[in-house]
Amino acid sequence: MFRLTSRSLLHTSKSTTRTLATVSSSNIVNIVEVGPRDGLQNEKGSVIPVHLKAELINRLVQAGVTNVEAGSFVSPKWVPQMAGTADVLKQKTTAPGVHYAVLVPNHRGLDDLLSLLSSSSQPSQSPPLTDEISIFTAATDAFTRANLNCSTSESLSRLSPVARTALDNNLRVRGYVSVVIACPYTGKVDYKRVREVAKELLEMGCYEVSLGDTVGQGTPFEIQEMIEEVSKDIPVSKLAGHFHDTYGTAVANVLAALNSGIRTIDSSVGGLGGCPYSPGATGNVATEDVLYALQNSPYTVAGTANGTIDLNQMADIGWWISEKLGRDSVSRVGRALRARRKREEQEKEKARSKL
Ligand SMILES: CC(C)(COP(=O)([O-])OP(=O)([O-])OC[C@H]1O[C@@H](n2cnc3c(N)ncnc32)[C@H](O)[C@@H]1OP(=O)([O-])[O-])[C@@H](O)C(=O)NCCC(=O)NCCSC(=O)C[C@@](C)(O)CC(=O)[O-]
Repeated sequence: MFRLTSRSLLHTSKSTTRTLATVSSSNIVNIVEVGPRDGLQNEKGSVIPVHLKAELINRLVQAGVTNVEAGSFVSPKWVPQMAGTADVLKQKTTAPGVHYAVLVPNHRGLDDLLSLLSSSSQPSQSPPLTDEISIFTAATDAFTRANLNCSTSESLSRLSPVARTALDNNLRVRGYVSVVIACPYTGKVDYKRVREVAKELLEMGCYEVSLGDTVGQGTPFEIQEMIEEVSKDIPVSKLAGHFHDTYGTAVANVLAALNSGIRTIDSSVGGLGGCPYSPGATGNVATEDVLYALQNSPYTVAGTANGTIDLNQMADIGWWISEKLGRDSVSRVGRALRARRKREEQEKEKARSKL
């Protein structure tokens, strides 16, 4: 069950945070920023221009992000917003030490990626455009059919040679299991099935498997129960949490996952996204909201902006991309920071006018 342990998040000062972080690397939290892929793939309307996607990725990396999903090599008939990912990979700046993962659904996607990598003329010392793919399936056949047009076991049989070829070509492979709590087509999910599917992904060579509450329906208690079941067979260090925020529980679910020992969290700047095959699902937990929730806690978020990811920069990026998409940031923290800044500016203006 979900419980805050003696490592309680609430009563720890900032200096304690630093001490704990240096003493134990187990309090380091890794963020996988999925906004440019999971976020943008669900945008309705006209296809987002390549230069904007590349700029989003560059801004995220400047804010300290070291793991970013840059796009996907999927059928453009299925997910039109991800068309042009090859150009995004070429246009973005490729920073050393940053993993720019690409989602692939089948061998065709990987083959396209490999031919891009072999044809792109990079100076010999510079890092490759990407060193990582993500492969994905789900805990229910119904969801896998909607997402990949086959059953879960068929998807695993198709993904196994994809993982093999990727590893042979020096690409890291990350796995996803969708609908780990509830499926939009069949309801409550059997956590044992989540465990079996995650195990198969690890056995085919994934270095980590991300557990997706795709519908965003899970509660912290359910998340903890699900992780308990999955980690009966799988070291928790091989698992990541991926929580959509449909019912407003995503930040609480992140804390529940951390409490269960997970140390990698997927999140999306500005809370971008949803899922094309989960009607009504909102975006992932906003990266800004995770960063805020982990301030003054025993955890330190890894990143390259003074050793972490810069909360204010992320909030600004959340607003920047949301406004480019014609709307407001849905990150609660992004909104609060903007309101505070506005208030401070108004107060300064008032003080100036009194002089
Ligand atoms: C897997 C398929 C292609 C099967 O779809 P299919 O229709 O069964 O495939 P097909 O082999 O019959 O091919 C159909 C057409 O797609 C082409 N095609 C085939 N493969 C590719 C490819 N890789 N790249 C580009 N084109 C491709 C292929 O060439 C053909 O073109 P046509 O002859 O009709 O002109 C399709 O179902 C697909 O693309 N699915 C991807 C769906 C997707 O991207 N979903 C979102 C990502 S998953 C997610 O968001 C969840 C996650 C990860 O975030 C975690 C969570 O929240 O739970």
